[in-house]
Amino acid sequence: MNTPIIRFDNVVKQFGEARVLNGLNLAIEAGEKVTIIGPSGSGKSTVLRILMTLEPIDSGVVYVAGQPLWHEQKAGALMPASARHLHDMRKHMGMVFQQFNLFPHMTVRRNITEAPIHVLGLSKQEANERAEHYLALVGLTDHADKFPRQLSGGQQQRVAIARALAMKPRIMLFDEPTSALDPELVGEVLQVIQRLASEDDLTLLLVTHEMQFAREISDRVVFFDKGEIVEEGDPETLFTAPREARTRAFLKLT
Ligand SMILES: Nc1ncnc2c1ncn2[C@@H]1O[C@H](COP(=O)(O)OP(=O)(O)OP(=O)(O)O)[C@@H](O)[C@H]1O
Repeated sequence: MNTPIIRFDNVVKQFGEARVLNGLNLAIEAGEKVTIIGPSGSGKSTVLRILMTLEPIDSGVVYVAGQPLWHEQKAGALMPASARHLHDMRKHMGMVFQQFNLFPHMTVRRNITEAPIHVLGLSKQEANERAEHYLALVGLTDHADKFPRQLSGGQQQRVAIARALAMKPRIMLFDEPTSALDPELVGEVLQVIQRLASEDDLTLLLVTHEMQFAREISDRVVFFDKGEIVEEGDPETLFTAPREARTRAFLKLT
């Protein structure tokens, strides 16, 4: 087996007394498309936020692209990571949130070019070309000069996807990307994610309540409950013939 691109090794995360991740072990291969499903509050978003370095861990080790994320190797020991290390590691990943989180005072184009210019050091022209490319990919070429408030929720979320892709991450993290959208706008966002799922090299980790979609695009589905993996498997098996009673109850199969 190849070295996984993401690995959670016995990771514990607490918020005060609440243990949100209870010794999580999870490995994801490069190029794999994995969906996390589970009840509200089970720790799904926390997994993504830890990867994006938005939440620190309490114990265990997270590896991304073969390197510890929240630690650095120093003299053979794992020490807490420096801000510099976290900054460098973040470049492996792009994240799309439930609430699009676009910069409201910037045009669509600037939303997309800001990080490539300031984080990757691209020239304005290079960043603009990259923005054109990803705006075309999400079907919003004609909206580059608009501000987020002039777009629908679905269009804003597609800009957020283009913005994340413009950093050319190896891993895309989606945290319930359609939950905040009116039902008629869900399809256009799922269509874009589906297109990304057909890219062999891109690793995709998605938290969603869209079960049919998860079934269509995932190589593997992971069912989470109370900070632990209850069951995981290929989508066909997990959605039609899960082993565990808790999974069946969640999917209303019993
Ligand atoms: N910053 C925080 N401070 C305190 N508690 C938090 C914080 N973030 C999350 N939690 C708690 O941790 C638990 C797991 O949250 P998380 O958002 O990971 O769950 P989830 O499975 O993604 O749920 P949902 O489907 O509702 O988004 C919840 O009980 C939540 O209230």
